[in-house]
Parts: sequence; C-alpha cells; structure tokens
Amino acid sequence: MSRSLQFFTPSRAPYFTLHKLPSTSYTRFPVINFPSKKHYITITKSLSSDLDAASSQVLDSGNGQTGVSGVLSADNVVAVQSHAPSESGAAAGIEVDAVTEAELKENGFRSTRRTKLICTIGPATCGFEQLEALAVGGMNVARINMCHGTREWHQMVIERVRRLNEEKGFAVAIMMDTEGSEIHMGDLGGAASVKAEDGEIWTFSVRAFGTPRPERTINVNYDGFAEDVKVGDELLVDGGMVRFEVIEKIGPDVKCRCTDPGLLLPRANLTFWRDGSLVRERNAMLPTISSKVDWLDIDFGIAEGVDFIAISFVKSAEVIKHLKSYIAARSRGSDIAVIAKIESIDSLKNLEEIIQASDGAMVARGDLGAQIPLEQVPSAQQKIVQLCRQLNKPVIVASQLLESMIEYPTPTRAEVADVSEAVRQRADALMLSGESAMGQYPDKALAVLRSVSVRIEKWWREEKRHEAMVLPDVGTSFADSISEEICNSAAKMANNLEVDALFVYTKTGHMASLLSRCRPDCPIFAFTTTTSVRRRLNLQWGLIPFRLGFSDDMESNLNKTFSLLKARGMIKSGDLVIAVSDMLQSIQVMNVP
Ligand SMILES: Nc1ncnc2c1ncn2[C@@H]1O[C@H](COP(=O)(O)OP(=O)(O)OP(=O)(O)O)[C@@H](O)[C@H]1O
Ligand SMILES: CC(=O)C(=O)O
Ligand SMILES: [K+]
Ligand SMILES: [Mg+2]
Repeated sequence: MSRSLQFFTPSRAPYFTLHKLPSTSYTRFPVINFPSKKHYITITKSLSSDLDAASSQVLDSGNGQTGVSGVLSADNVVAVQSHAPSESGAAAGIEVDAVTEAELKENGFRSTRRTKLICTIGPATCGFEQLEALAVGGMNVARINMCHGTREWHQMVIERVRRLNEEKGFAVAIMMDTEGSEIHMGDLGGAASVKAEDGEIWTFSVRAFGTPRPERTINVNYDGFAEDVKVGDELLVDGGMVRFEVIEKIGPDVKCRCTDPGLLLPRANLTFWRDGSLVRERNAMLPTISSKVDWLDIDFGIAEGVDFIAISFVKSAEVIKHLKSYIAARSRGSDIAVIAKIESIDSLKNLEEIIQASDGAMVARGDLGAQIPLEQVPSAQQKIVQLCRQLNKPVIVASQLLESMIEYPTPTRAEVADVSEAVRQRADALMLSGESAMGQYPDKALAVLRSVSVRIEKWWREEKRHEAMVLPDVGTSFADSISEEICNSAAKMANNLEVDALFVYTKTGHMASLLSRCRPDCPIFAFTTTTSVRRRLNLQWGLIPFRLGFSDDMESNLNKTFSLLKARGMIKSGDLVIAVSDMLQSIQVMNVP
C-alpha cells in the first residue's frame, strides 16, 4: 500500500519526520519526488502500520530549517501547510528567510546586517543558479529595469525569483523600475555598445532608423528634441560619459561632434546643456509616466504581483497619487508599494510632497547627477535620506556605489567610503545597478556591500551610542499617534536596557516601520500574517520579517513565537526581548522562558 501526502513547502528537504500522536515516537520518510511547485512524499507499505493510529502528524523537514505540518489519517491524503519544524510538535508555522536565519545563528543578534541590499538583475545574473547565489549572498530585493530587456525576459526573472523563494525558503521581493519619460537614446539596433571617437560627427534624430542602423546615427525618444536644441548646445550621454557639441540642425536631424569620446550604451540617458545649465524647454512638460510604454509595464507589474514599482523621473506628488489609485483599483487585495525615484530637478523642488505621497524613495544618483552639478549630489542624498526617515518612508541609495566592480574584483577605496557614508546615514537599502546586471563580479560586489554594511553599522553603534531621536510626529489620527509613541518608547527602552531583540506583531507592517524608523541598536523581529507584507518589510532597515499566523491574544502569540524560535535555535532561554503589537497598546519586557 502506498499513500501520498500532498503539501506545499518552501524547502527541498531530504526527508520528513512522521510524528505519531499522541506518543512522541517517529519515523523518517524519504521525500521521493519534487514536482515544480508541490512536493510529495510517499509513505510506503512497510511504514503503514504507523498510520494506523487515528492520526499522525508530519513535522520537521529534516534539514532543521523549514518544514510542514498536517494530519495524516490512515487511508486518505490530506493537504498540509508550511510551518516550522519542531521536535516538540508545535502545530502552527513560522516563515523566515533562510539566509537571515543562518546569519542570526552564525553572528548572533547584535551583528546581523540592518542595511538591506537590492540587486538589479540583468544578463549577468538572470540564471536560476546566479539568482540563488545572490539570494544566498544577502539580496533582499531583486530589481528589474523595464528600460532594458523584453517583458518576456522580465517575466522569466520574476518566475525564477518566485521559484527560488518557494523552493529554497528565501523571501526576495521584486521591484519593477519603469522607463520614465526623460530623453534617452534608442536601443542601438541590438548592439551591446557603440564607440564614439573624438571629433566624429554623429546624427541624433527622432527618426527611427532601419536595420542595420546607419553608421553614427542615434535615435532619440523625445519628439521635441530637434526644436529644443540649439547649435552650440552640449549633449551629455549618461551624465557625461560621452559628450557631443551640436553643430547643425537639418529638419529632424541634429548633427553633433564628439568632444569627449566613450562608449554609448543602449537607451542611454541624454541631457543637453546651454551656458552651463541644463536645458529643459518642453521636455520639462513631459508626463512622468509616458502613456505608451510605462502604463503597459505598470499593468504588467500589477499582473505579475510585484512588490514594489519604482517610478522614474517623478516630478510631482500627483503622479504618485494617480498611480496609487490606479494600482488600488486594479490589484484587488495585493498592495504594491510605490517608490518615487528622485532623479530630476522637479523632484527636488517638490521633494517633501512627493515623498509624503509615496511608499518610499530612491536617490537615483545616476540621472540626478546628470541633472544637477555633481558636487550637489552628496548633499541632495543626505537631505533625501533624512527626510524619508522623518516622514517614515524607506529610502534606497542607488547608482555607482561599486561601479569599478563591473570590471574589477575589488572596489576602489573611494567606493568603499561612499558605501560607508550611505550606511552611516542609515539609509534603509543600498542598490547595485550595472555591478550586478552586467558586471563581471556580481557576487563579489554584493559581498562588499554586505561586509561594509555590517562593519560600519557596528562601528556606528559603538561610536554613536543611542543617537538622539528627534523624529517629528507622523501620525494623522490619535490611534496612529499612540502607535508612534509606543514604538519610540520601545526603541528607546531597547537601547537603554540593551535588549537582544524587539518583537513586533503587525498585520499591515506599519508598527514595524515605526520601529525601524527609530534605528534601534538591536534587530527587530517583525511578525506579520501575510507573505506580501513580509516581503515588503524586507526593504526596511533592521527588520527581520517573519510570516506567522497570530491571534489577538498576545500571551499566546508570545508563547508560540518563543517555542517556534527556540526550536529553530534563533533565540534561547534568558534572552531579553521587548514586544509591541498592533492589537494591544502596551510594551512588554521579558526574558525568553
Ligand atoms: N535587463 C537587462 N538587460 C540587459 N542589460 C541590462 C538589463 N538591466 C540592466 N542592464 C545593464 O546594466 C546597466 C545598469 O543597469 P541599470 O538598470 O541600473 O541602468 P540605468 O539605465 O542606469 O538605470 P535607469 O534607467 O533606471 O536610470 C544598464 O545600463 C544596462 O547596460
Ligand atoms: C537608478 C537610476 O535610475 C539612476 O541612478 O538614474
Ligand atoms: K529605469
Ligand atoms: Mg535613472
């Protein structure tokens, strides 16, 4: 007699353990089959006597990390759910990402990494094994940039990340980045890059050139281009990687002489300058979300259920509000967070209202540095990071953090200093662009972000013990204000009492973000009931998100959490924790029993 038990589990466990109830004796069963999404175990005849008990419980995946539980009756097949393995037989589950768990066990609470890491996925990292290597290396969020690649390609990446999460117990979130509407070149007819030499004459035009693309021609996506430029203007590719001077206009064609040679990359950003300032003309009126491409990409992101949509070249809060209501109307239930990319002059002008309207912001230093003088980028970065924290929105520092690692296996000292500064500013997340998308050393670049983050966080905790928390109130209702006061106080107590961890039970994630905002010295274990909230919390500083079914009864929640975490070796008796929750307006301080 052979029976199979069907269940869902994120792990590829080598075997499962059958606990016979009510006794504690158990028998191990090999897992014999791994179809792509559902896993099966087959219980062979020789073991069937174990099933003759009224019911048996399957627990423990055998790898000590993730597992399943469910009730097996003697003669039927029962679906069971994911849960934490536990020798003691706790019935309900908990999910945490396998990498964080390993990091916690290895380094202890205090030295787990607080800064979150985002990797842009590109040709260098889109394979399943390459994605897995990034996940193991600490990638919290995978970013796909709709400027590059086809929708089919992006869909494949999303599918692979999902499969990785499901099969290997990761919780990598997905961020889709829109193309935006600033001026950029066409795709170079499929070429990976084209060299522009000093003194060469190139034609920039709104005309779509046929294939093969005539030599030294570049298609430009902005219709008003030929009208807006003047002879004598300077044309900067990617903020100055290559420079041209406008020498002649012939109908839609603009002839330019190369004055700073370099490599032209597909869809590179273009800006033009006159008398030392950026020319904006009608281009300033371009809508942020251009109707043709971006809305289709946004529909794609909603359909795929991505966790974050990052909007390029945001100019006003209205765009964000519009997009948020569009998403709310279209994606029933699944809440997609909208990240405003700060990379234009207009976004700096309307910074506070844009950030207020968004679910987070990105300091997109690549394009920002092409729109404002480079020497103004560091102060803009600091201002955006601070404002985001004040307004309780997660903030990402992006672009060129480790640019030289696209080609070399070690970073420059200057790059390490730049990464350190972003960590010291306590940004929520750091992002890799070309380093992970098309560089030669994606894993090494991620490892540098990880080790520099951990080192600087530690140094800063020691250097600046208990940074004064002067955070303005963000609550809009009395209930919000209470939550905020609770979190501020709990974080302060956590520092003063030097507790091992803060626990927060939160359905929406809001209380977790309020704690994260305080940047306490200890890590924050955030328990939430849904997988999507858990993935979204992955972007925020210091949060270790767990998925856990919990009730309104804090006493039982705590007991359940303690036993589940103890069973996995993530906490131990005597650890001091402070717990807060959405449900109960109180702060509890206790030792793990
Ligand atoms: N899906 C992809 N396919 C091919 N190349 C990619 C892909 N994603 C990124 N790249 C390469 O990696 C480089 C850096 O990626 P990233 O997405 O950060 O670029 P970016 O164009 O600077 O960003 P943005 O357009 O948002 O300002 C790109 O210029 C491109 O060459
Ligand atoms: C990330 C991005 O869009 C930029 O730096 O321009
Ligand atoms: K983009
Ligand atoms: Mg950009």
